[in-house]
Amino acid sequence: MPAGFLQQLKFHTRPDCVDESNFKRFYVLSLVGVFGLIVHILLIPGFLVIGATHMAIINLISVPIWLIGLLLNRRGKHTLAVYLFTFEVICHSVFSAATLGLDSGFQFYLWSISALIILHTKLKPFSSFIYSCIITFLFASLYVWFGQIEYTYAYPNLLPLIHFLNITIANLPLAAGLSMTLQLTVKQELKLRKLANNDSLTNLYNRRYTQNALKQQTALANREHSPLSIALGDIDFFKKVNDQLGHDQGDLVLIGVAKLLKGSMRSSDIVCRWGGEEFLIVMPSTQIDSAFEKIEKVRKQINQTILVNQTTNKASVSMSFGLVEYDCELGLESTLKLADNALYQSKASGRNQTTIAKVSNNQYQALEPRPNLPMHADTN
Ligand SMILES: Nc1nc2c(ncn2[C@@H]2O[C@H](COP(=O)(O)OP(=O)(O)OP(=O)(O)O)[C@@H](O)[C@H]2O)c(=O)[nH]1
Repeated sequence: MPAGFLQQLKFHTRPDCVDESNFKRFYVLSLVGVFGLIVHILLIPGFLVIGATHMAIINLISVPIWLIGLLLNRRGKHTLAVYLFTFEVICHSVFSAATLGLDSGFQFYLWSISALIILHTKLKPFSSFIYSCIITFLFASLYVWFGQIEYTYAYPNLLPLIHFLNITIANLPLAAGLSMTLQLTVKQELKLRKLANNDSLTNLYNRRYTQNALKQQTALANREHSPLSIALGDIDFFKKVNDQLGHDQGDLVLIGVAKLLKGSMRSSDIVCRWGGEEFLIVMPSTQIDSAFEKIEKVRKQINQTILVNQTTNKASVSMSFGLVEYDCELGLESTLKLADNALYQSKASGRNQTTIAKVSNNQYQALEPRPNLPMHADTN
């Protein structure tokens, strides 16, 4: 066989015409195709040895059919490949049952092909169900039509072994296909969950997820009387970053800030992109004093490490925070409003600082006030 032709059958690399989302389908079908091809080639001498020349000839015809199926799969025509494999397996099973009898066990390949049709997600679920039912009906019918056929070829003592091998070999692709489909389903579910819960730019939790998580955390804090601190942070003069350095540079700043925030918090804390350049950090079982220490630490770190113009190293990013400890008597909405007000206080007092909202008397106290350090993005 020419090397170029064999090259075409490579099933572990994705050809350009098969897009990323179809890779798993392509891979499973390639495995089934290569497996079917090898089995058919190996069976040719086997049939000749037992004297079933007609089956050897059928296998010789089957080999190019499996090769064509593999090539169709490689060209992105997955459904056509499934139909071709199915057609071949049906013909093969019927011929074997009619001539060798059911004791040879070739009819069990119908089970594999029936599962392959069900698992082939390119087919409409109802169609694949109907096709699978037809194949199952055909499998059962073989026992009615050919149940009396006796094996009349050489080595009848090997019949139990052939039966055993056929059941085993026929079920291997079935098990592999099911396991791969399960993996794919779990992966897709995780991907969908991530898409629904995470912000695509920063990979932090999004507002929708955090709103639900906040409800759970506040319920837990109410029940267990445990402290719950919430910080609302906002990048200072972020509009300037976008205006002077461009939106892409602004996005890089957001990603950098998100990374630092996430890296500085405990795994039990929830770090969320609350809005454009606003971040919300939920710290369960954390008293306001230690929350303040943590937020101040990361605020300083952001100010020292995130530079808006990496080439000139001239301008640093600063953030302002409003910090509040959840009060069950106040409720979640008012607590968040307090965090927002405390953030506003930080901005009004010169930015680059953290303000704690004193919940008891609705007074805001700016701790560790900082001098006004407006950010001037340097575009030179
Ligand atoms: N690059 C980028 N910019 C964003 C994104 N989301 C929001 N912004 C920008 O963030 C800026 C927010 O600006 P403002 O709300 O005026 O606040 P600011 O300039 O940070 O000023 P202060 O908050 O008062 O310090 C706007 O220019 C938005 O376009 C985003 O995903 N990427």
